[in-house]
Amino acid sequence: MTSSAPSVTRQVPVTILTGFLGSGKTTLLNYILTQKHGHRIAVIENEFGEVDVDSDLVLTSDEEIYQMTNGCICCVVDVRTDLVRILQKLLSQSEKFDHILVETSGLADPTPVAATFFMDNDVARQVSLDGVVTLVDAVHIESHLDDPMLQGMDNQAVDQIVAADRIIINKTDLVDAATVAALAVRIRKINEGAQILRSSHAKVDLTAILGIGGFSSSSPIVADPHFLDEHDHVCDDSCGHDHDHDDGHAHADHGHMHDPSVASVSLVFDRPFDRQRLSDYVHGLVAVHGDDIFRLKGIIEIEGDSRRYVLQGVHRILELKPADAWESSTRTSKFVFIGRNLDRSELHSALLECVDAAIATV
Ligand SMILES: Nc1nc2c(ncn2[C@@H]2O[C@H](COP(=O)(O)OP(=O)(O)OP(=O)(O)O)[C@@H](O)[C@H]2O)c(=O)[nH]1
Repeated sequence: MTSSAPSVTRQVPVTILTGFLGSGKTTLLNYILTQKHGHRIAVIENEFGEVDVDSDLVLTSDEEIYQMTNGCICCVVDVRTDLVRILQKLLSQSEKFDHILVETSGLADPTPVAATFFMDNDVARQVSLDGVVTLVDAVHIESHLDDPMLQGMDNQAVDQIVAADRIIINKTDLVDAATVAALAVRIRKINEGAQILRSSHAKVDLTAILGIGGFSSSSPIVADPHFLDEHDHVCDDSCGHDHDHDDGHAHADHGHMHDPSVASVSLVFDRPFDRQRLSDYVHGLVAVHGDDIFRLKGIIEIEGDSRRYVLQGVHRILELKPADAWESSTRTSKFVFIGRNLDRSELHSALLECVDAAIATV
């Protein structure tokens, strides 16, 4: 009698990289992509706003990078279906890589993202969840953990810490040692099991976050009874469903309710900006509205400069600086604002004035 041995499928480890808006996920991703760690990594990125800025901020590399911008990964079903589709595509050419890294949007709850890997039997057989790595912004995390506006709604900053196998307290260069120590104590109370690392500019020991095999039955994410539940979310312009704002977004059975007051505004311009005027405007804006503007990102064409300018804002910390030269002749400036009380038309008109100034000075 002949017996054939069952074929053994190599399972590809997946790392979910999460963390609140602006905590340093893309910075860590870029660090990973430029280090010699022996892994060949395929990257899947998800962004909250409907205009893709993140892929412009990821350093070019040989790695496979897939972008999903059509909604929040943790909650819009279409996005999770999209993730499954991307995974299926990736796994059909799995000889090209040996690790998958999924960067979630800064408002995502990583638990339903992890659940997505089990939505499709074929995918579930071929991947294993290596771990959930959560970045924490040492300057701003406390204000999000203690956000008084949430009043009983889900706090994503807490969810992200709860779900983690590794927590990286990032931006330690911006706070003193006592603040980091106190933060570590607070985080330990939220998540008793995760290893806590510290970093400046997300420079961490990569062996501590990749290939950790953190996903087991004792993993915090599996312990969540709502692991496979449908998930509710914060709506923005990119959502593909009807918005009934009277219901408070409480349409998930298990009572998840995200903060409906947080939204995103994405704006695109096809004319160059006056650098000084733009800089003055955005600095003035965050000086006044920095509590409400959680995140501001932009890729911008500046009049008379062949380089792309990158705008990075996290509350009141703001940076506008030149990057590499534009690759294509079609230059488009893109801005994404994420936060509360954002007035699209006001932001649009104010930015247009910075454009018009440039045109006027030509
Ligand atoms: N000073 C300092 N700045 C940092 C550090 N890490 C990241 N930054 C800056 O913080 C800003 C946000 O960093 P990102 O890596 O884009 O954050 P993110 O989590 O990917 O942001 P979202 O995708 O919008 O949620 C950028 O301007 C970074 O350069 C750090 O350790 N120290």
